[in-house]
Formats: sequence, structure tokens, C-alpha cells
Amino acid sequence: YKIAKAEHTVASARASLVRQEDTIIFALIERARFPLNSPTYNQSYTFISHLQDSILDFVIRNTEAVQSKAGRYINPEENPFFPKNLPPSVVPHYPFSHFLHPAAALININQDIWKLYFNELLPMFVASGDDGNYAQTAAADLTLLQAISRRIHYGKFVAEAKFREAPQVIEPLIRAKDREALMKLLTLKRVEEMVVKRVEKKAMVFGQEVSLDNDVKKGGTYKVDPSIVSLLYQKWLIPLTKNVELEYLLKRLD
Ligand SMILES: O=C(O)C(=O)C[C@]1(C(=O)O)C=C[C@@H](O)C=C1
Repeated sequence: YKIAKAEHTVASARASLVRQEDTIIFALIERARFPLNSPTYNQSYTFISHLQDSILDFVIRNTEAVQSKAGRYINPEENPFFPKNLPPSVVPHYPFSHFLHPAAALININQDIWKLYFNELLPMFVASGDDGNYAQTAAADLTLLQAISRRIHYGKFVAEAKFREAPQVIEPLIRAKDREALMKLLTLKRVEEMVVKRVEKKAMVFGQEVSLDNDVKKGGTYKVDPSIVSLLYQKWLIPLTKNVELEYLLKRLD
């Protein structure tokens, strides 16, 4: 019987964020294989088959239900997109550590992530068009949404690690509900710049065409535009992670 590793440090939490970059970039590459495939998102397309949901909603609701039964959401790193009416886990519970304050469970910003993803992000990196692979498209969307959601909500772990490393500094700011000072404390411009540069480089490495010729193609095209990956981090992933960190800290003494 394994006892879950209980402790995170700021350094180990950052190491997890670095590894999650790989997951997000590969998921972007996989979604970019398909064009927009707009019928995936269109309720009127499925109206005739009495599904009542778009193919996307149908795939996500049902996948989340199965995964929930199989124990996915017992892990505090995972947050469902449709938490309402989610069936409980039917498998033995792995003893995940209680590293986070219990109020962490109240933080789920997946609705915002959802809107952002479909309104802003998707149109930025997929080609227009329709190849009929709607179920595959919905599955690729879900994998990517989960990776993005996990990264953003991982701010809870980062914030808890930061809190434990300097409670005497952070506690008074929480009591004063001083959002501005807390945000300043949570922000490390130098780290953010490194993240943004690294994900751009990873997108070049992971998304290049690999051939057996020795000459690496310079200036070739990538499977997902590296500048879009860095923009995604700069504009959305990092700011939303910080929002989660802040909301978590504000609940940390409840
Ligand atoms: O590494 C940290 O300290 C974090 O809080 C994570 C993160 C990020 O989202 O990547 C967010 C805020 C910091 O300014 C730097 C990076």
C-alpha cells in the first residue's frame, strides 16, 4: 500500500508546470491535425438525432462521467468541466495527499476556460474547414482542455507551496485581503519570461518535421505555430494561473 508523497516545494511545483508544457503542446499539435470542424460544436447539426447536445458536449459529458466513475476526480489536480450530476467514483480511492487547504475544492474556473478556449483560442491555431472527424475533434478538444485546465488549477499547488515557504509574510496580506500586494508577491517576471521563451522553443522542437536526412530543415513550418504557443501562455495561461493562486490564498485561512 503506497502512501502518496505529501510535500511540494515551489521548485517541485514549478517542475510540474514545466512538464505540463509538454502535455499542452502535444495536445495543441493533436488538435491542429483537424480543421475547425464546426458541426462538432453546433447543436442544430445533431438536432435531428435527438441528442440535445452538440457532439462536443455529448463526448465531454459522457467521457467525464466514465472517468469520474473510474476515479479521475479523486485526484485534487483534476477539475471537471461539467461537475453537475457527475457520477461518483466506483473504484477504491487512492490516498492522495492532503497538501491543499480544503477550500481549494471550491475553486473551479473551467467555465471561464471553456469560453476562452472556444471564443479566442481555437480560431487562432486551427485551419478553417471540415473533414467530418467530429468525434475525434471533440476528443482532441477535451484532451487539450484538460491539459490547460490542469495547468491553470495547478496554481493551487504553487500557491500552497509559496504560502508554506513564507507564511509570516503572506498571512497578514490575506487577512487584509490585499489583492494587489498578494499579486505582486506571486509575480516573478523573470520566471514568466523564461516560461514564455521555453514553450516557444518546445513548440519548435516538438512540432518540427523529422526526417532521416541530416540537414535539419531551417525555416520550415511547424505543426503548431510557436508564436501562438508563447502568446497563449503570456496572455492566458500565466495570468489565469496567477488568478487561481490569488483566489486560493484568499481562502487559505478560512
Ligand atoms: O513559478 C511561479 O512562481 C508561478 O507562480 C507560476 C507562474 C506561471 O504561471 O508560470 C505564475 C506566476 C509567476 O509570475 C511565474 C510563473
